This record gives sequence, structure tokens and C-alpha cells, in this order.
Amino acid sequence: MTAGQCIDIPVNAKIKVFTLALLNKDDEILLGLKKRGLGEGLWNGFGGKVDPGEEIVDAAVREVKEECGLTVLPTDMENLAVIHFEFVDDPVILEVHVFKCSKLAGVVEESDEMSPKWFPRDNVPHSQMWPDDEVWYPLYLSGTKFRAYFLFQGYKTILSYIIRDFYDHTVILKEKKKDVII
Ligand SMILES: COc1nc(N)nc2c1ncn2[C@H]1C[C@H](O)[C@@H](COP(=O)(O)OP(=O)(O)OP(=O)(O)O)O1
Ligand SMILES: [Mg+2]
Ligand SMILES: [Mg+2]
Repeated sequence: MTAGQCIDIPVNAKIKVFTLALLNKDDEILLGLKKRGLGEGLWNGFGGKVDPGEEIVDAAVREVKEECGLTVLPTDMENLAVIHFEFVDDPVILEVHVFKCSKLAGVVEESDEMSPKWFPRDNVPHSQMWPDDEVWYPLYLSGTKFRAYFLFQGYKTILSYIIRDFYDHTVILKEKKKDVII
């Protein structure tokens, strides 16, 4: 999906594309405590920047390997969501392609970026995760595919968000703090 296909951000927005993989085993999800960079100190799925010319799903597979040692196949990566994050006073919008995967091979290993740990899927540490996760995580649990837009003030405050059905773009959830224009 490109910026032009998202109805909640300007067509000419500057976009930086990322991946985020949610890895499942039975009733558990593997999260990593980010040791550096964007989201340092927070638990998150595994992912990062898509290299120039790289397919998004291939970037997702590469990032999983780099960050937690597991091997996943592109064909086993299920598209769950595309989320756009805008930050006040930052012209660059982050476009995060979220995948889920339940076919995992190899051994979980700590990397220089992530310290991995299994959590019960219905009991993740939201107080130590990005604040948007609490909004959309129930959709992941219910297997609902979605597109979302979040407007942040800094990294801790969500000013507004809108979540749409992945296919027909109907609104699933929407909230806006008073006085925010979107
Ligand atoms: C703003 O809200 C966010 N919420 C969540 N849940 N995840 C986010 C948010 N913003 C970014 N992310 C994800 C997207 C990526 O998976 C990472 C950020 O990428 P990272 O900085 O880890 O990129 P890498 O390529 O892995 O880094 P290196 O260049 O250091 O390898 O966070
Ligand atoms: Mg990363
Ligand atoms: Mg990385």
C-alpha cells in the first residue's frame, strides 16, 4: 500500500516504510524489549526499516532474523495491518506494515537491538509498550485486518486516531482529543 492509497494522510506526504512482526506460538506472543533507537525501553514486535528496492515482506523476514534469531518464510507472513504514524512538527510519516506469523523455526536469541521474551497473548505489558498498541491490539487478538492513522504529540501522547476496515475502509474506531483538527 502506498501513501496515495491511504485516505487519512496527504497524497504527497513524506513516508518512511517499516515492518513490524507479531510472532505467535500457541497462546503466546514473542515481544522484544528494545535496547536502542526508536522505542528504546518499550516491548514491541520485531521489525525495522525497509531497505531501498526491498520487498516489504522480505524486509519483515530479514528483521525477524536479525532481531530475535528466528527464521520465518515470506509466504507464512500474514498481512494484519498498515498503520501510519504522524508526529506533530515532523514532516515524515511512518508507514508500518504489521505482519503476524505462527510458523517459526530456529531458536530465539537476544540481539544487539532486542531482548526477546514470550508473553501470554492476552496479557502483554501495555504500560511498557507504545501507547497505540493498546488501541489496536484487540484487533490483532480477534484477527481483524485494519488500516490505521495515529497522530502523536511527542512519543507518549496520542492526539487522535482512526482505524478502518482493511478492505472497505469503513471506520472501526475513532477518537480525537478536543481541539485537534484532522
Ligand atoms: C509510534 O508508534 C509505534 N507503535 C508501534 N507498536 N511500533 C512502532 C511505532 N513506531 C515505530 N514502530 C516500530 C516499527 C519498527 O518495527 C520499529 C522501528 O524500527 P527500528 O528503529 O527498529 O528500525 P531498524 O531498521 O530495526 O533499526 P536499525 O537501523 O537500528 O537496525 O518500531
Ligand atoms: Mg528494529
Ligand atoms: Mg532491525
